[in-house]
Amino acid sequence: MQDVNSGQPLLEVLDSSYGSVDVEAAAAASVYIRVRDAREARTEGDENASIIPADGVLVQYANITAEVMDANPTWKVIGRYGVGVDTIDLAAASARSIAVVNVPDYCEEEVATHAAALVLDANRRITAADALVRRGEWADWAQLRPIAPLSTATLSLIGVGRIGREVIRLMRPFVGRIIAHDPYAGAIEGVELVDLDTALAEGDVVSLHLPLSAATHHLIGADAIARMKPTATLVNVSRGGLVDGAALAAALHDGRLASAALDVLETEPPAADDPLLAAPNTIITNHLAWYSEASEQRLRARLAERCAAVLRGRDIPSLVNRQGLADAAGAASSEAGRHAASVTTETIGAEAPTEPATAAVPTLEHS
Ligand SMILES: NC(=O)c1ccc[n+]([C@@H]2O[C@H](COP(=O)([O-])OP(=O)(O)OC[C@H]3O[C@@H](n4cnc5c(N)ncnc54)[C@H](O)[C@@H]3O)[C@@H](O)[C@H]2O)c1
Ligand SMILES: O=C(O)[C@H](O)COP(=O)(O)O
Repeated sequence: MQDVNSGQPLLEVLDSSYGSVDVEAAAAASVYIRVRDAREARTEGDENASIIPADGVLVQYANITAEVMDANPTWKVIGRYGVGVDTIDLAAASARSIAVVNVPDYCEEEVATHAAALVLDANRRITAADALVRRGEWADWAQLRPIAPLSTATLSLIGVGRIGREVIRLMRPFVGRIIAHDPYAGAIEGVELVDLDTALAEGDVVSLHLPLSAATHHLIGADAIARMKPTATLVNVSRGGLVDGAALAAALHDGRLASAALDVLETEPPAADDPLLAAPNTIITNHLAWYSEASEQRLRARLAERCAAVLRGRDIPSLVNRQGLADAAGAASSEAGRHAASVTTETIGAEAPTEPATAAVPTLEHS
């Protein structure tokens, strides 16, 4: 069986949407990739690959829990097609010495442009005006009021990492003032860093650009919404779980919040009775912000390349659970002397690293 893939790492894709064109990425990374659902080998000459246990998995939306990991004891790497790793149990992966890899550097421009487009749409009422026209209500401007000039508005960002900073760059010419809340961010020119209360209370537009985690789940709930201006717009292109959708819908219905522009929802796709679908002054797009043909290509290529590198024992910048793996390796070596920590740092392809590859990473043996 080992001859079938000539000792090359074998990664399998759980979500089928990316499988069909991963052949190129696989070839470039010298790795075999198969789509599990189809039980189909995707690389020429790899007809029997579906019977070989995979060295790792590539996932988009699938939840990778401890149970899923235990059912796949050959996995050494979990690759997430995207930035957010909220669908993966990182602690469970580290405890099992499974590396978790994401692609934090594939769609900053696309997501920031999408956020900016939502801000402009909500302000200029583009989607709402389009609906009026199609309903034959051409002259019914009253339904679109009030519209304030953006140049007098305060844009408030919660989270200013890669995407938040790109939003700042794009939106600076449009707005009067930019404030931001991010407990881990350093100074940003022209941006006032503020506490969460101020970010909520002073934003005419409050835009979310932080990860979903246990700590940030429902960060924007009834309490937070009550602290926002009733004239404000909430923009969320990050993760649906950051916002309590029922509380948001209620505030929009009651006029306690003016509008919302959302690319992400708590449940995707939404149920037919999701209250946000019927909420007034609400724009919803279908988790599209990340997408362009170019970003999709970057995503596929970089994930395959990085997972293959990890399986070959190399360090990469986007190793999400670096510290967890080092801790697990340290604990194991002090107990049984089985795992020695070592560091091998290699630049992956021609990309500039987006994070410093600093801490020691355990060597990941490929069997
Ligand atoms: N809609 C989409 O298609 C799409 C695409 C890409 C990314 N995303 C989402 O956007 C999020 C942000 O992406 P990014 O690339 O900017 O990530 P990033 O890691 O570069 O930045 C996240 C920022 O959030 C900050 N942060 C963490 N906890 C915080 C808290 N409690 N309050 C305020 N700030 C906090 C961090 O310090 C960091 O600066 C991702 O986690 C992902 O979920 C969505
Ligand atoms: O699969 C996705 O959700 C898109 O690629 C965006 O994911 P991300 O928000 O984690 O990048």
